[in-house]
Amino acid sequence: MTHAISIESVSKRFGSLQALDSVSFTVAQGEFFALLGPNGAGKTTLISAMAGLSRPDSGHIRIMGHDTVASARQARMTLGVVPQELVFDPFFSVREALVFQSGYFGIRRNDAWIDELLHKLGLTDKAGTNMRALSGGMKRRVMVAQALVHRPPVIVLDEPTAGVDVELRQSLWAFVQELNQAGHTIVLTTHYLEEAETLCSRIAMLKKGKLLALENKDKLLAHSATREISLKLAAALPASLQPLKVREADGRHILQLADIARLEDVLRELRLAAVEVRELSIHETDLEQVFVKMMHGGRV
Ligand SMILES: Nc1ncnc2c1ncn2[C@@H]1O[C@H](COP(=O)(O)OP(=O)(O)OP(=O)(O)O)[C@@H](O)[C@H]1O
Repeated sequence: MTHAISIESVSKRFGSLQALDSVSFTVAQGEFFALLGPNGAGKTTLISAMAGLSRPDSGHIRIMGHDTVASARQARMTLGVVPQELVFDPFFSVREALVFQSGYFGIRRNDAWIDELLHKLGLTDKAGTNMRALSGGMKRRVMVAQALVHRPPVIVLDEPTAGVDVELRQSLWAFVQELNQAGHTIVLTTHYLEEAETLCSRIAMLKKGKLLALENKDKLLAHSATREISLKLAAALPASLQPLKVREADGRHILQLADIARLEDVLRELRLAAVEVRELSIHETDLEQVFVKMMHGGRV
């Protein structure tokens, strides 16, 4: 099957800055994919190239098999991008903005779909309101509606929840999940790692223009293969357990276990040393920890 997105050795320079350095990966149709990376990693540069707004210096990008340079129009028709910045014409009402955007894609009668989008995004009673009179969160919803006017099979959201309140974040994600279930491919960049962790099945990490990791989410978590336990003890930590200790916090010893099965060994050592356990808790490694470790150059 054709990939929803295929990125092949894409590089892009701005002067002496290598914003993208031979990035390659593919996204399958129907996937919910996350693109993560710190500020300046190259995420927006890559999205602009996918949308045909800028040309890679080398390499190819295909959206549903259409090359973003050689078949720019077809590629653009199959892609909906929700930009990071709020871009709008202040003199248009919400509905006018959506009708105008439909026209840009050559779609004339789009009222039924526009009504549905307004409804799904909670914008029905704002349809006649001028864009400049909307709150930031409402403008953000219009950006999402604008990206969807041409019913693109592939949808890219560039940090759509930045500066958005919790309620809108949740309703936005419910809507995006619905689109994904209906068969749309979703690519999302976010700084909220828990969002990537709950929503996406695969995660790509960019750093300084390079693809640092591309993993199935569960594998990425398993990769880290560490479980931390926090122990509050009635006496000192036995010497035999010192090598497992990574730090101390609030009078608790934090031990790192390669495998949760090692917990039995830890408890046995404590029994042998006659050290009473006052409190014990287990922490699974989350994506954020894995991510931060990777970003600091550590092995995962
Ligand atoms: N038009 C441009 N001219 C010069 N430098 C640019 C241009 N666009 C981006 N850059 C630089 O390229 C690098 C990658 O930027 P990009 O916006 O793609 O990062 P990002 O991962 O999207 O970051 P953020 O999370 O902050 O949005 C940055 O160092 C940025 O300053």
